[in-house]
This record gives sequence, structure tokens and C-alpha cells, in this order.
Amino acid sequence: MSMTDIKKGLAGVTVDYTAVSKVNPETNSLLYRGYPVQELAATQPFEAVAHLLWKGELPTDEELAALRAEERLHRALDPDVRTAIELVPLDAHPMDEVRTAVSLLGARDLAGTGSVLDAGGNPEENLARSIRLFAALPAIVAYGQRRRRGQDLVEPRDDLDYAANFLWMTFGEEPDDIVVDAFNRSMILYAEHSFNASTFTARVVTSTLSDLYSAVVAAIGALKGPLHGGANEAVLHIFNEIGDASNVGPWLDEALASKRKVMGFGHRVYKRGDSRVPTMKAALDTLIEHYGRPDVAALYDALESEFVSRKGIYPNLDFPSGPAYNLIGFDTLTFTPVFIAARVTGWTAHILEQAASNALIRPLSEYNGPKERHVEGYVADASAAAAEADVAQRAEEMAE
Ligand SMILES: CC(=O)SCCNC(=O)CCNC(=O)[C@H](O)C(C)(C)COP(=O)(O)OP(=O)(O)OC[C@H]1O[C@@H](n2cnc3c(N)ncnc32)[C@H](O)[C@@H]1OP(=O)(O)O
Ligand SMILES: O=C([O-])CC(=O)C(=O)O
Repeated sequence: MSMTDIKKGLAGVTVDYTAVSKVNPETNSLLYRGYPVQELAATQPFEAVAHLLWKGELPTDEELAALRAEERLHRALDPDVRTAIELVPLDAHPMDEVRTAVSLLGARDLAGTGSVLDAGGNPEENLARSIRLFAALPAIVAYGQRRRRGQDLVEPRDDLDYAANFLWMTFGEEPDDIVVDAFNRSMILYAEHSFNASTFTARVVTSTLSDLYSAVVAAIGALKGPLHGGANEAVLHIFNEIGDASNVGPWLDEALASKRKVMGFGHRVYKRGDSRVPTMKAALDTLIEHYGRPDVAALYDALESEFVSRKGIYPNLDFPSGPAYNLIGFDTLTFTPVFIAARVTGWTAHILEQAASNALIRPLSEYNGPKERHVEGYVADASAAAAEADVAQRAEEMAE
């Protein structure tokens, strides 16, 4: 038996520095570039937080205006991307649709460049790519939902900021300020969370000096799973299954007896609650009030209190976000794509950081397969025999 200390799932392993955000489970806090996320959610438009994540500082008025102008330039759904989206079957998961759209954007943007991350040597170009992706994603997500509903594309509106325009392109209606505010807060809360699975995936891809789009496409794949971003969708399936607050007890009896995971609860880092939940729950409460849906509050509260008292496991951000997106009118399958549109800011900030201070990410593993064995009938030829002898001699030297 080996004495190697295996850190399954890299749990508890610190693999690098980051200046993008700090998750502190001890104080239940989350800082983006030093600012508490609650303060950002209460005061900033999502565009300003994107600027903060990429550049390390909140924007001045002029910088915000410039970012907004750039975002507006790249908001409309590109006709080729629309064609690519329409090639994706209507019953495919929308995460696959967004992944495909980003892949096409990357292939087109990098055509003729050798398709690498400029070996970390062109951060300005990669920042420009990040801004274009951030600007392009809402139209991709919005059109995906609309085509599944049999609705036409809605063109962006230049008089609306990012969050309001995202809702406009999704629903084709002027969004209410209360809804825009709750949605903007959710985007800020979803933007960044240190070395979570999708961000780490993006950093692994970046570490090979691959390109920014490949890193984002890989990150989308990691975000799709229900143990990570896919949990916001899964929360709504659970809400629908339970139906009413009065069913929570029996539903939980069965879920726990069958060892089922209750999505929207638990976290790899936070063990006493997720720092973002109070802010998102407050945003959900404003939506519950706005849409007159006390039944949602009753179900939320009943499931939270029953699960916490039985298991001592607390809700994560996906628990309030799922019902919030449902109330806003997003289809359940669109929730995780909305998460992509937010998290692309954090992913790209990490891609830029990894590229600027790169080391190939390549951990070790402990082999636990069959002992060395040999293919029947194999006879080493002279050169293979010499190479094997060479390897054996080096192994002996290293052992000395
Ligand atoms: C934005 C985000 O990505 S936030 C995370 C979103 N994901 C979810 O909501 C999915 C549900 N939650 C989970 O699966 C887990 O809590 C994770 C994967 C997020 C983190 O878990 P880990 O740190 O890997 O711990 P792990 O999954 O091993 O759980 C530890 C124990 O708590 C239990 N547990 C953890 N979360 C849950 C849950 N949601 N429901 C039921 N049991 C749970 C596990 O079954 C395990 O029990 P055991 O020790 O008896 O086997
Ligand atoms: O940090 C994690 O492991 C998951 C998470 O909450 C996030 O990515 O927002």
C-alpha cells in the first residue's frame, strides 16, 4: 500500500496565488479584488464589476462609459452565430448550444493567427476578446430561449444597460426596474469564485498556452454539471417535484432514504453557509413581493429549514438563484446559460492572470492498476531491448 497522500478532488489543496477574488469560509466572506461582493451587488452595475475583475479597479465614469460603448458594439447576435445556434437540435441542452456558439466565435476570431493564447504575450488582445465575449453572450442565451419557445430574435436596445438589455433581448418587453436590479445583483454574485471547477478548468487549458476561447469552451463544459453550475437548474426541478411547502417533509424523507443529493445545498469550501446567499435571498424576496408569490417563499423556507436541521448542510448560491430566475421568466434550462454570461467575466480574468504568470498545470497520480505484465508473444528487437536496458539502468541509478 502506497504512503502517498492522495487529495481526492484536490480538496484542501492550494495550487496557486490569485489576486482576482478571495473566498473566506472562516468569515463567510467573498472579496472581488478586495471589495466585499455584497457592497458591489448593492452599488454597481454588472459592467463595472466586469471591469473590476479584469483590470483590478472599479471604473471611473469615463472608463465605465467606454466599456459600455464597447459592449453595445458587440451585443447583436452575429448572423453566423445565429446559423450555428440553429444547427443545434431544439432538444439539445442549451449549455451545448452556448458552448457551440462560443466555439464558433473563437474559430472565426482566431482564424489565421495560429490559434494560441499569444503565449501570454498579448494581454490587450485577450482582454479585448474577453469584452467581446461578455458582450456577445446575452444575445446567444436570449435567442436560445426564444427559439425554443418558437419566438423570433429580439434586437438589442442601445438605450439600455447590460442587465436591462439582456432581459429585453430575452423577453422582448421593457423590464421593470425591480427585476433589472435583482437580475443585476445575481450576475454580480455569479461573476467570480476563485478556483471553482470551471475556472480551474479554464486555467488548466490556459496553462498549456492554448487560446482563450478553448479555455472558455472547456469551462462551459465544467459548469454544465449539476455538482457545479447545473445546480441552479436542478434546484427548480426539485421545487417542481415538491410542489408545495407542505410536501417538504415527506419529499425529504424519501430523498435522504435514497441517498439523493439535494441540489442547491452544500459547498466544497463553505461549510457554514455560502457568503452570497443572504444577498441573493434578499433579491429573491424583492421578486417574490413584486410577482406576488408567497408560495415560493414558503417552499424555500420550508426546504431550507428542514434540510439544515436534518443534515447541517446549508444552501449555496444556486438555491435562491433558481427560483429567482424562474420568477423573472427564464426557462429552467436557461438558468445555467445565464450563469455562463456572468461567470465569463471571472473565467477571463483568471485566464489573463494565468497567462501572465504561467506554469503548466500537471499534477501527479498514484497508479493503482494491474501490476506490470507483458503482451504474449512479444519479443523485443535489438533497439527496443537496448532502450529497455537503458531505462532499467537509469532506474537503478536513481534508486541509489
Ligand atoms: C455555484 C456552485 O457551483 S455551488 C455548488 C452547487 N452544487 C450543488 O448544489 C450540488 C449539491 N451539493 C453537492 O453535491 C456537494 O455539496 C458539493 C459537490 C457541492 C460539495 O461537496 P464536497 O465538498 O465534495 O463534499 P461531498 O459531496 O463529499 O459531501 C460531503 C457529505 O455531505 C453530503 N452532502 C453534501 N452535499 C449534499 C447535498 N446537497 N445533499 C445531500 N447530501 C449532501 C454528502 O453526501 C457527503 O455525505 P457522506 O459523508 O455521508 O458521504
Ligand atoms: O466555488 C465553488 O466550488 C463553486 C461555486 O460556488 C462557484 O463557482 O460559484
